[in-house]
Amino acid sequence: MNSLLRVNTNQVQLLEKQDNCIHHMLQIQHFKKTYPTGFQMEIDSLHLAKGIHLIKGENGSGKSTLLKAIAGIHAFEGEIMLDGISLKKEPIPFRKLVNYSEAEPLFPDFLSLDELIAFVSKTKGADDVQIESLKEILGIGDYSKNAISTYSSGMLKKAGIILAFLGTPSLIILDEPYTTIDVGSQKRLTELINQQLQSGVSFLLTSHIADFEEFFSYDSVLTIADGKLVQTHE
Ligand SMILES: Nc1ncnc2c1ncn2[C@@H]1O[C@H](COP(=O)(O)OP(=O)(O)OP(=O)(O)O)[C@@H](O)[C@H]1O
Repeated sequence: MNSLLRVNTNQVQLLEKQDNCIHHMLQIQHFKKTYPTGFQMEIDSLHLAKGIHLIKGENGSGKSTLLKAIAGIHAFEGEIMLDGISLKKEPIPFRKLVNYSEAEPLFPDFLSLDELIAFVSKTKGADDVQIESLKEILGIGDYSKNAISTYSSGMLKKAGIILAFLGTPSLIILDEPYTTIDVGSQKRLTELINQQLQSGVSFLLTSHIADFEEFFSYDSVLTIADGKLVQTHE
């Protein structure tokens, strides 16, 4: 008798689970999000492997809505799983795995970036070496001691990006990371993303920069239109 046939049902389920964990970094099932304005986002099923993924779409198509749900900061219907961990069933372990930088970050005006970093570092488990290296890569210098209220739009974006790299996330979501940051910082951010990819971190990115598809060798490129996933290229 073929030994495979003697594997019992529990073992098959376990193997399937392990298989999912290995091949699917992110799993979305029956996702639905409706705003009071009437906009509705719906994705029946989406499975993404470890790696780097680009999400494209026109203004208002629903990219940020989806990213916020995956980051665990937006209520939604359906199921989102990261590395086999369910956002709804295990919200705290899930949130430890995902870091997110929004397109237009908003922080309390009266705090300095250093204070924000210290706060996020405690929850995400980042050390001083990582913090200093991120500040250098993004060219923050010692400006981080100043209150957020004094920050330019580029500095605000850099603040959001730094916070998204703190700790040891499995997935980093960067919504429009290249908009408003200077060219030198863009180059160093690209190097940082590639280096983190090599160490096994996955990325979800959006950008309206014209040639952004050339920036990375994406594992998949998804297109969203009017709240629906209309295309997936691998
Ligand atoms: N908090 C909210 N309340 C109500 N409607 C919202 C909210 N956030 C977004 N929307 C609406 O949902 C739709 C999708 O918005 P979303 O921000 O996800 O689009 P996007 O693809 O990220 O756009 P952009 O490229 O301009 O950033 C838009 O019609 C927007 O007006």
